[in-house]
This record gives sequence, C-alpha cells and structure tokens, in this order.
Amino acid sequence: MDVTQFLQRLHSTPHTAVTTAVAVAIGALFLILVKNLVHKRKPKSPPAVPGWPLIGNLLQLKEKKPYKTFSRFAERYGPIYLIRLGASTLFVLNSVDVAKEAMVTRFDSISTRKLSHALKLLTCNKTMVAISDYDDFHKTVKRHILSNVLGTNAQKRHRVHRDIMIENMVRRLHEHVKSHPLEAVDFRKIFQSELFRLSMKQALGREVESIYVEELGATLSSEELCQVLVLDMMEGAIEVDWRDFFPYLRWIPNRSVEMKLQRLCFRREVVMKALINEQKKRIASGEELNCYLDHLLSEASFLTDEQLRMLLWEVIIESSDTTLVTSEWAMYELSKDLNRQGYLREEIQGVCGPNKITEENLSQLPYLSAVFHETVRKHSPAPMVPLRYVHEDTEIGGYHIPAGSEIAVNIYGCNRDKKYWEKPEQWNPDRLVDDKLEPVDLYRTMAFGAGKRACVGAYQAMLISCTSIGRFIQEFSWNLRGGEEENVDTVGLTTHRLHPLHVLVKPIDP
Ligand code: HEM
Repeated sequence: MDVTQFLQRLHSTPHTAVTTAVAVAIGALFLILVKNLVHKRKPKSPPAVPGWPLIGNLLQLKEKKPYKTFSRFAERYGPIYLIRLGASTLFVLNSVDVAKEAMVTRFDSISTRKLSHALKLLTCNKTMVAISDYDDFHKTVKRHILSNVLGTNAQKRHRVHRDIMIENMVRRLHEHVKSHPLEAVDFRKIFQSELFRLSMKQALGREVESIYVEELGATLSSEELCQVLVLDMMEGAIEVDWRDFFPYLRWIPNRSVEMKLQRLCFRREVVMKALINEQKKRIASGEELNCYLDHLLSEASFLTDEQLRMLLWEVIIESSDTTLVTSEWAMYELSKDLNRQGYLREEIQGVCGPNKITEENLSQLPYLSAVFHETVRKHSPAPMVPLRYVHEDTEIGGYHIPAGSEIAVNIYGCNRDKKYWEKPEQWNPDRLVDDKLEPVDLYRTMAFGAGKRACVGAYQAMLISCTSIGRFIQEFSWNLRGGEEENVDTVGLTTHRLHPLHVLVKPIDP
C-alpha cells in the first residue's frame, strides 16, 4: 500500500475533522521519512568543475603542477569537487577534514591505486612499499623496510652514516668559504651528493664511488648513479601519456613516451643488477654489512630478482629526494629571514652551548622543529598523494563517491587550508611553537599523509633535516645571493626547486 492508498482508505471510513487532520499529519510524516531514507541511501554528488565534452577538464590542467590548479578550483567549488579527465572521473580533496576522512575513516574503500602508464612502468607495476596496494605483499615488505631501514631501531643502527653526512657537508662549506670567500655556494650540489651517498650506504652498507655496468659498456661515477637512479626517474614519473585518459585508444602507439620510459627503466635495471651482483660477490667472500640488501638477501628469499631490485631502489630514491627538497627550502627561508635565523641560533646556543648539535638535542629544540614542520607545510615536498582508486561505493564529506572513480588528495591544498592556517602562504615557524605540541610529533601538518599509509620515512627525514639545519645555523650565517629571492619555481613530482639554491655563507666565530 502506498501513501495515496493509505490516505484514501482513511477518507472512506467515517471520521471527524480531528481524525482527518491526524491522518494528513501521519501521511506527511510518512512522506518526509521516505524522502529522508531515499536521500540517505544516495547522498548527492560533489560539485563538478565545468569542462568540455569528451576531454572534460584536461585542458585546464596543462600546467605540470596540478596541485596548484586544484587549489584554485577549491576556492570556487569548495574542498571537494569532481573533475573529468577524458574517460576517468576524479574527486579532488583539498581540505584537512575531507582528506583525513578519506585517508583514515574511508581507507578500506580506497586502499588500491590506479597508476598512470608512466608510474606503472617505473614502479614495475606497484612493486614498492609506497605504491603497492594494501595487500599481503605490502604488509610483508613494509615490515622489512621498517625493521631494516626506517624504524627507530634501524635508524639507530644507521646513525653513523647521518653523522658522517653532516660532517662532510660542513667541511665542504668551510672549504668553499676558504677558496671562494665572496662567491655564493650551490647548496644543492653539496646536500644532494652527500644525501645520495647516505642512501647508498643504507641500501648497500658502503659508498659506491663508481661501478662498471656491462650492459652500458661504461663505468658510472657516484654522480652518474644519482642521475640514473634518482633524477631521471623523478622526471620520468611526471611523464604524461594522453592514452591514460582514453584507455579505449591505447592501441594507438605513443612511441616517444614509450621509448623514453623504457630507456629509463632499462638503465635503472642494469645499474641495480650491477650493484646487487657486486654485493653478492662480497657476501660470498664472507664479508657482511649492516645494510638493507644483505637483510633482504638473507631474510626475504621469497622475493623475485625484480622485486629485490625494486625494493632496494625504493630506499635509494625515497631517501634522496624529499629530504633534499625540505632542507633546501628551509635554508632558503632562513637565509631570507635573518631575524628568525638569529632566533634559531640563539635557541641552539642555549641548549648546546659550545658543543655541536646532535640528534639527542632535537627534542629540546622546539623552534628548530617548528622550522622543519613549517617548511614541509608551506612547501609540501610531496604535494599530492599518488591517486587512490575507489573500489567500492563510499561517502566523503557527505558526498557520494562511486566505485570506479579515483581520488586525488591535494596535500599542498590541505597545508594551505585557511580553516587551519592563518595566512597560509606565509612561512612563519612561530605558529608551530606551542607548549602543547611535542617537538617529536611528525604529523602536525598533512605533509606526511595520514592513516595506514602515512609516511614511514618521516622520522629519517626529520633527523637528517633538523640536525643539518641546526648545524648549518650554528656554524655559518646565511644570506641569499642577489636575485635568489624570486627563484621559487618548482619542477617535478615533488616540489623540487627549479633552480638550485645559491647562498652566501660566512663562518660564525666560535
Ligand atoms: C620530508 C620528507 C617526506 C615527505 C614530505 C613524505 C611524504 C609522504 C607521503 C605524503 C606519503 C603518503 C602517501 C600515501 O598516502 O599514499 C608517504 C609515504 C611513504 N614514504 Fe614518505 N615522505 C618523506 C620522506 C620519506 C623518506 C626519507 C622515505 C624513505 C627513505 C619515505 C618513505 C615512504 C614510504 C615507504 C611510504 C609508504 C608508506 C605506506 O604506504 O605504508 N618517505 N611519504
């Protein structure tokens, strides 16, 4: 019986005005209930950014920094909206609330990824802790990376490499001042090469000055290894293949992209093979080292050769990029802001006195911690989470998100969410100095993600970045080279500065 029949039956029986009124009221209530139920069962869709037929919003995303375009859209369409990229539907999340809801509460519905063609090739179809789906492979290899490289105990074992890295950087800065006192120093050149050395030591237990790679018929230097294993791959990861947006046109060849990616993968593969083979010979001669490769070879014999290469490469590339991005931006901001530079120096002086800063001091240095977190907030080294695939219908921010669509979490947008951050475009570490905040809390901003897939390398990044910044400020005064202030453009998958930072450094009298 529907509502009309119900009311008709009531009308056909003898009644008074009061019973009619009661019946009408019950009917109306019934209607509202039904409407609410229907409404609850299917919440509305988020606003859609208008686009073109067939291509959707593709033309609006020509710039290779989609997070910036997404943040601009958010000003008009709100924290969650829908865009169409050819045949795929993408929901973009731009505020802390909706991003956390997706990454924590709704994680089970979005725990897989649909990768671009470039990422599929470069990650050997998700053979990495960071890019794999939330499955048994992920859980097993995450245990290995934590127990051997990134967990607290593993980081204690690798401490010696971090200490050497910092000593080397400070020595090289002093050498530069001695040989070219009036010339600006290329900060990145020093930081990048020492960070790459550290990442190789964690992976292989030793420095690799050079290695002969048979398939390339060449001996590669440490710098060339960094180019092949880190820089080229980061560039390749943003390669756009238009067929990603029109899967039904995948049969049309796209030779230039295809060949570029295959070349990158080939070079990485043969270099990793050479590194692993050399290590196997060393192990066979009875020499054991405290490193990830030796651990994987003895504890994870179930891995295929390709998996072994990829997992080892993962710690090299992840250690080498975002920590550099963070430290370079932090030194840019401090070199620009002499007051805050002075304040940080005073804090360090108060805690360390005449001694060199060490990792043990970090928990007593809230301003240094604030400098680090404010830098990863404003410059969000990983500005977007690799796209998540929605494998079952779900709801985010009160909106319906259908299975088969994709989700982009715009970390850059979340870290500039005006609801959480006053004047978010300004770099202001003072906002993060609060007695209630623990200096060691790594998740004060959205920079490291949230929930089950939050960054497991945050601790390492914090240890390296904070101790280096502290030591740089203890030993030198920092000034931007003329014209450097405007060099704020970024390039790549992370917020890598387009131009390496050039600074004038002057030793501070002890
Ligand atoms: C400032 C530096 C860093 C930033 C801003 C950063 C950012 C992030 C973000 C946003 C995620 C979450 C991705 C997602 O939800 O899908 C993530 C995951 C991850 N990061 Fe980092 N990261 C940094 C440093 C590192 C370092 C140094 C390493 C390793 C050497 C590392 C290894 C990983 C891994 C393995 C995951 C995947 C965790 C999982 O899926 O369970 N990260 N990172």
